[in-house]
Amino acid sequence: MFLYCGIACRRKFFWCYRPLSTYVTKTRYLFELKEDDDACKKAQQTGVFYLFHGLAPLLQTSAHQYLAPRHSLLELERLLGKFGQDAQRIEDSVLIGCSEQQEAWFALDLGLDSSFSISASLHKPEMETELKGSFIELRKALFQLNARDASMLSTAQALLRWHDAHQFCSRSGQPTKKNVAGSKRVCPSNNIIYYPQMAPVVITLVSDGTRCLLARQSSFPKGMYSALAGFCDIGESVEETIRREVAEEVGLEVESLQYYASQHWPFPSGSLMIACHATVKPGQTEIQVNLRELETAAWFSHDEVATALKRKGSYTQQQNGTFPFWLPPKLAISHQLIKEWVEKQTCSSLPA
Ligand SMILES: NC(=O)C1=CN([C@@H]2O[C@H](COP(=O)(O)OP(=O)(O)OC[C@H]3O[C@@H](n4cnc5c(N)ncnc54)[C@H](O)[C@@H]3O)[C@@H](O)[C@H]2O)C=CC1
Ligand SMILES: [Mg+2]
Repeated sequence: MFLYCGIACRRKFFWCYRPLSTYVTKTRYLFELKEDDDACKKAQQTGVFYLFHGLAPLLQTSAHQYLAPRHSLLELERLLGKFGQDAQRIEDSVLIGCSEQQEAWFALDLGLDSSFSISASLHKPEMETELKGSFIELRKALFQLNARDASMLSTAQALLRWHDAHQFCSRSGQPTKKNVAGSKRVCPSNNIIYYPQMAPVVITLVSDGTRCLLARQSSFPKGMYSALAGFCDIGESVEETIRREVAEEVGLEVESLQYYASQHWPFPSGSLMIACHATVKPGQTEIQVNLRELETAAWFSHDEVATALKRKGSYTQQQNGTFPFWLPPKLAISHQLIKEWVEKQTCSSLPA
């Protein structure tokens, strides 16, 4: 593709242009689709659609995994026609990405109330039969999806949920209007622009040098422990949230912290998980669990955590009445954070 970047570099007496990489071309294309309604409408003609119903994605089962089927605009129009729905409903769809070949990906919820249709939710079982799949709650399906589908469906669900919850301007009370891509909504009466939001959440793995601290909320599946998590309060930096959450939940003071990685997380309604390692002073490790937030918290050795990382989620009660200790699945950033800690500990204990 003969696309050249706008920033030219001057060498001796002539201008030379650097061809744009596939990645840059793709991001520029997505940017254009968000800014230009006509370009985005055109992209729908050759794009594909992922379908949802009441925020549950349409999935098909294949060898213990879920797959997210894709539909063309033509197939979608045919489906809506068959169920007596207005094809204008497609205007509710949101842009969620594109391939390297610039095939645009959209998501559409057929079950949420729409200005173009009010009875779509009545057809759910018939639609499932027609589409040869089921609309399955994302919470149940997330860990049986491949990483690409999991990430895309999480983004799609968060965006669809945001649009559903921002149908009206909070100042004028008038209906807001989304742009074609769904990257914003505007109130026609006062031109206030609303952009999709997500909540920043810190997730911290606290260590005392040899052990790490893991906790459970009563809502977690039996036996599962995770790192400490908490929403950022308004006005806080990430560092301040980590110090406050660790103090609030387990009564310890953080000595040092180090950023690890981040992840978009679709629950409860679209969060940016910011994962960090933190340490406490070796002598100051007595946990005081805040029982309003946590069921329990404890220090775990390297070997206990390394064994638990290999264990798949299990709800089977053991003979002594307890449940096996296990950790969140690979897809969750908490798993990756804990795994990195185990690997670092293993390296530091190897003889030099
Ligand atoms: N991806 C991952 O690996 C993990 C993700 N998480 C996510 O982190 C999130 C936060 O962890 P928690 O310990 O529950 O947080 P938390 O310790 O801040 O407690 C939750 C409470 O914070 C308050 N809160 C403040 N701002 C909020 C907002 N924007 N949305 C909802 N509640 C808000 C509510 O009162 C809520 O009950 C969880 O919802 C969970 O989905 C948690 C562990 C692992
Ligand atoms: Mg918490």
